[in-house]
Amino acid sequence: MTWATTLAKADGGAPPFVRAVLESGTSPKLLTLVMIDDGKRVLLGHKKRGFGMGYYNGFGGKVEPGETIRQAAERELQEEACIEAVDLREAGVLVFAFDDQPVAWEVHVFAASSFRGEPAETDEMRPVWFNHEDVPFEQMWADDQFWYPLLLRRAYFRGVFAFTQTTQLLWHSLTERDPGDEGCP
Ligand SMILES: CNc1ncnc2c1ncn2[C@@H]1O[C@H](COP(=O)(O)OP(=O)(O)OP(=O)(O)O)[C@@H](O)[C@H]1O
Repeated sequence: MTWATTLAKADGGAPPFVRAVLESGTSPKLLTLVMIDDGKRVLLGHKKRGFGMGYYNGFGGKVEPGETIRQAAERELQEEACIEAVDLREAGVLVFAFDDQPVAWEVHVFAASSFRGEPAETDEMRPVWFNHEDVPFEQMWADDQFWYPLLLRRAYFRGVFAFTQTTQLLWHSLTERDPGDEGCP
């Protein structure tokens, strides 16, 4: 996560707990997030239970042992929205640090413009389409408003976000880059 450490030093520097967690040597918790974006509308799920309950978000969850990050993204999309992405692409990576958690979360964001199946409500999520200009940021995680514009114009992004009291965004740093570019950010 060297890019995350670099980002944590940018823009005036992240709160000390962010650098401490990134430099602790502890592996981050891996999660996925899948956005369906048909070019005009995005499909979001209204989360009915668990972490982020009440928020609209993409579909995703923890990467389970023995599966790749992409497999986890595909599984969670099937489990939470009952659909299969046709053209799943890597859209970006987000690192979340919480002031009360010893490990950072590394969320791999994927996007697809087409899918098989019919989005259906599950125990966890109720799927709803939103026009690009009507994405309900006031009912979403506080980081989303910063990286959605990049997602919607299909720019690959990386970001680090610091939270307190679970949901309150304290600081962030976001960069746009070419996924093929393996150089330093
Ligand atoms: C802090 N700012 C944030 N901004 C945007 N999205 C966020 C987020 N923090 C977590 N997320 C996403 O929320 C889902 C939680 O998933 P969550 O339900 O906990 O995982 P999973 O389904 O594996 O859990 P269960 O096994 O059902 O307990 C998962 O997609 C994850 O990427």
